[in-house]
Amino acid sequence: MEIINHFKDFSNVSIFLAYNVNVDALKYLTDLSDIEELKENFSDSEIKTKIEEYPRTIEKPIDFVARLIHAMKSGKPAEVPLKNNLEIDTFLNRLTYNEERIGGQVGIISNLLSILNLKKIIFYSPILAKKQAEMFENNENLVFPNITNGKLVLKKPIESFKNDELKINRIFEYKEDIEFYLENEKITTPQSNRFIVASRPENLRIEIKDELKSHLPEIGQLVDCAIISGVQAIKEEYSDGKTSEYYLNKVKEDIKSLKKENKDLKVHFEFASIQNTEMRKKIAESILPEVDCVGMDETEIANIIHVLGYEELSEGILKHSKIEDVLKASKILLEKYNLEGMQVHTMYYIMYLCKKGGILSDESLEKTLEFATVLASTKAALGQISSIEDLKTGLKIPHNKHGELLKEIVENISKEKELGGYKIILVPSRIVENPKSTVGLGDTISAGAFVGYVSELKKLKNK
Ligand SMILES: Nc1ncnc2c1ncn2[C@@H]1O[C@H](COP(=O)(O)OP(=O)(O)O)[C@@H](O)[C@H]1O
Ligand SMILES: O=P(O)(O)OC[C@H]1O[C@](O)(CO)[C@@H](O)[C@@H]1O
Ligand SMILES: [Mg+2]
Repeated sequence: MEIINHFKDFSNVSIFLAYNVNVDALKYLTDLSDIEELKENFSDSEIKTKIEEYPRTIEKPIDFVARLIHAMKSGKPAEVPLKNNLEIDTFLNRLTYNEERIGGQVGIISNLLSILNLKKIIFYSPILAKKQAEMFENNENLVFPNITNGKLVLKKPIESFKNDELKINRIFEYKEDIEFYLENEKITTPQSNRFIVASRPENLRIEIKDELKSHLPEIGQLVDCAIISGVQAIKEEYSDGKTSEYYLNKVKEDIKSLKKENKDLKVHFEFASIQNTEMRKKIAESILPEVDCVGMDETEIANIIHVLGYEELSEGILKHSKIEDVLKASKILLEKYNLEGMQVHTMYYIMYLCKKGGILSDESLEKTLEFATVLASTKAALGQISSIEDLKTGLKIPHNKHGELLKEIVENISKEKELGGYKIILVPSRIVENPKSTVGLGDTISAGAFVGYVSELKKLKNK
């Protein structure tokens, strides 16, 4: 029970979140018939060839089926951008979806933190359609920045929406142990996970609109921390000639502006799946040096390390999931970008790597990760967290059976010379065997761990 009470520390924390909110349309794939329905219009050999081609955008139904099956075979999380056209739009629209939820790191984290009673959550999205606005918690602590007569006015989302385009992502949630054949190859999904078809509307630009931009230092003074996410939607080029450099520069400027009048403001960057390898590299190289903490899943850390030239290490992580390799990769990023903390979440653990000398104790850091695992197991079991009471469900789920071994491994690695200057904190995950859904569990973990981190720093400062 004690760990649940960590949420009380959050009531002293205010946060700014930007840039991505959308609606997630979820389709649950639970058995063979669900898979058959999706692949019925294609021959197995056609699907196999397409899997080998490995399309990095979804332009045709076959691209979708191939990438979905590829993802299901590995059981790993994946997100692939959609390139709209009549054929693929018709195909995806014809499918039936089981439920709609708020999505995007900003959407998911805003609602979670509102329930966890943060002092103030100021969230920003360049688009806010009515339907999205209505999906936010209607609480006093959750507000959107509006500009009225040149002044910053914080209003509830339902008082802030505009006539914006609605962004809908399709999420395919598959269960563990679904068995099917592709020609004579038997595929069994190794675990439940999600495959995301991410919409990329041409008019959605990842930026803070000009009239608000000049108020960012003011917003920075109102908060203790910020989470930046959604930059995975930046395209290399737009029809009006603007480029990824233009938008990445804007994001950098925004982070600097937030920190301008509040040097203590901590910024966390939540990574996501980025198919375009050039873009992945550009995003890592332009954003990571600007932030304090980073959160990512195991596949994402492998993929970043790959574009930074560590192919072998990357392939090792993807194939064997060895914690030693994840630590090596974390250390590379921590050093290269001078980060205060790297947080990696995998199916089996959540781990921080920080430089030694930080003011937080191991116990304090461990508490923040422990709380994050309870948030994740609660959301996995229930699909969403609607009240503090719900956390009791997550707390009942034990640490996974590899937990003790993982802790031992980390204890031993910590003693090695190369990691002498670092603090490694690992908490085993509480795996829900038959999760209601998995999308947004990482966002939930990162938000819980980062806000926990900031609340612990704040407690020490106020002592
Ligand atoms: N069944 C489950 N029970 C508990 N935790 C889970 C389960 N499945 C996944 N998780 C946690 O959620 C994380 C998913 O993170 P990530 O891939 O970043 O998801 P997203 O980007 O959708 O939020 C995993 O690394 C793991 O820690
Ligand atoms: O890349 P996008 O379109 O911002 O979408 C991010 C996706 O990741 C999630 O935020 C989960 O991490 C989904 O809710 C959402 O569909
Ligand atoms: Mg994630």
